Amino acid sequence: MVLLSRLVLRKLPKVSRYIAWDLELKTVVALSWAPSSNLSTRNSSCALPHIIGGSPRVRELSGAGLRKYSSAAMSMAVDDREAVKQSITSTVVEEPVQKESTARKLLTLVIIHSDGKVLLGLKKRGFGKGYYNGFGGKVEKGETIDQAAARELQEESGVTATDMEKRGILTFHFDNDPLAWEVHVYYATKFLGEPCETDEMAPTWFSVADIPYDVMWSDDPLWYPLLLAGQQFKGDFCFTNTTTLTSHTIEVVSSL
Ligand SMILES: Nc1nc2c([nH]c(=O)n2[C@H]2C[C@H](O)[C@@H](COP(=O)(O)OP(=O)(O)OP(=O)(O)O)O2)c(=O)[nH]1
Repeated sequence: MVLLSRLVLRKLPKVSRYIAWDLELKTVVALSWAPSSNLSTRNSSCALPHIIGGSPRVRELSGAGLRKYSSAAMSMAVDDREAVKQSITSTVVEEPVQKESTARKLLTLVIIHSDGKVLLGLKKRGFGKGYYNGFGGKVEKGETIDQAAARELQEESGVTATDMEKRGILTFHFDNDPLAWEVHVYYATKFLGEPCETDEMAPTWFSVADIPYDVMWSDDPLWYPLLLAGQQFKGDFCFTNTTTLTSHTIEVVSSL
């Protein structure tokens, strides 16, 4: 049963996973009972439930949809479950499940960690001015995300990383921007050149214990420890008024 549910789970799109997940708890529910108004309209808005997250996902269903879901599952005879599993699989293939919006801006962020210290730049202008941050910016037309990360690091800090690897993908939702910002986070320990001040950033080395979180984006303390511990992660963050973090989910992943 558990094995089968995992197989089904892997084949389902995110929205449907809410339903498949409970197969492991030995309850079954048909896809058509999912509260589509709750699950299907997610885009860059943060008033809607988050899909990424490690804790029991079924808890994120709410209201009438959840009540309908629970009572239907409880009253179902064990013998009927096989038929319902079939119905889930075929319904998923045939029904048009609305997908989350894929419209997003792509950005990069590179953090250098060397000899127990982290290189951060004080942003001198534009978005995030006054915050310490890694080095990065928007991916430009015609370049890959990796190329953009290397270019932005060079332009903003004067150094070239030689062992850069992607460690995280963070998605930011701002209440004043219909597009999500997808920031690809890179980690490096080796580099060529010496950090120097540029028009955009003033670089400084901080020991890990002294990372100045009070003058950084408020999501940073949530994922820097994962980054510095060598983990890969995905996060989803909602902001109002540009800088007020209102909700988030974050999870460690085995691949990006
Ligand atoms: N640490 C951290 N970095 C963030 C957050 N949100 C966010 O956009 N960033 C990063 C991603 C980018 O590296 C940078 C924003 O890019 P940018 O506006 O400086 O891009 P850019 O250099 O291409 O822009 P421009 O000055 O040329 O207009 O900030 C956050 O919450 N935490």
